[in-house]
Amino acid sequence: MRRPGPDYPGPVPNSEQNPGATPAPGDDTVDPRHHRRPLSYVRRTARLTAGQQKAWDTRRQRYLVDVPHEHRELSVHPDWRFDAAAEFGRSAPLVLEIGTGQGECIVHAAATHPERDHLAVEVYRPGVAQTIVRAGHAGAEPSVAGGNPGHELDNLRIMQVDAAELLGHGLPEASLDELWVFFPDPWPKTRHHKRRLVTPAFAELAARAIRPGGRWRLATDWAEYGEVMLAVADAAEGFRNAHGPGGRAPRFEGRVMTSFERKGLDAGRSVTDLEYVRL
Ligand SMILES: C[S@@+](CC[C@H](N)C(=O)[O-])C[C@H]1O[C@@H](n2cnc3c(N)ncnc32)[C@H](O)[C@@H]1O
Repeated sequence: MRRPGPDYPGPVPNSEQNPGATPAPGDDTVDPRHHRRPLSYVRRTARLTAGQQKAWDTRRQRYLVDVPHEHRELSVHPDWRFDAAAEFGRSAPLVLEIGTGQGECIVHAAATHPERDHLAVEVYRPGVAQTIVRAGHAGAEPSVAGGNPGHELDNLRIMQVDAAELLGHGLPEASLDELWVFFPDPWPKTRHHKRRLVTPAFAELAARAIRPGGRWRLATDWAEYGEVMLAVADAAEGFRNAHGPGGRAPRFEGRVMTSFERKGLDAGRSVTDLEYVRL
């Protein structure tokens, strides 16, 4: 299976950050149950680093939500629902980030906002493992506001699933206070645009999952995709652009600089931030 492509010179897929990555066998372009929904990611296997493997072996049970699958590895079984109160042992505002990559943003958010609960959703196992590594460091970092020296982050959970399925039926309706989609794969080739995460159908899933008054935040360093995101979300029923129709948001202060964003900026690209309020 082809990667997003050599015509996208900036932030690269995790597989290219980790040369051990290889595509998993089988057709990974479409969801076999929903034949017309192209997948926004490439299924691939990859070796973990020694540190990631150790975190995976010893600490994944603390963070990883055991999601039952139905028809394929990263699917969410239609009968399963995430119960945040049971999982976190309390009722608190819930923030979900899709495509957390190496976990920089969501781990920082969990460490600095102990009053909220946080869900990281990522399909790529080395990213999930690196997020577990990072969570241990953040929990042990006394200088991080809300840090819990010598402990792990109690307000973070990770799911290795396809986020579209999670939003569509794995989460209860109106259960999210915030949904973050930062630097989704741009799929720059025209023939791959159908694989982009942010589409009108995805906006419907987002509207289902976010509570009235909640926020949907997006960011991209791919200008043309930013225009598409803006058009899609401005047109989506159930959302209001927090900065007026066609408006861009200032940089969200909760969005920390990731390696993906750094590479984009270094390549001369600028970032589009968007913010929507669920009606
Ligand atoms: C370009 S990376 C950006 C990572 C991170 N947000 C950052 O800024 O560093 C996009 C990430 O989204 C993940 N991804 C793509 N489709 C996904 C899906 N349907 N569900 C969950 N994660 C997905 C990819 O595996 C990849 O790690």
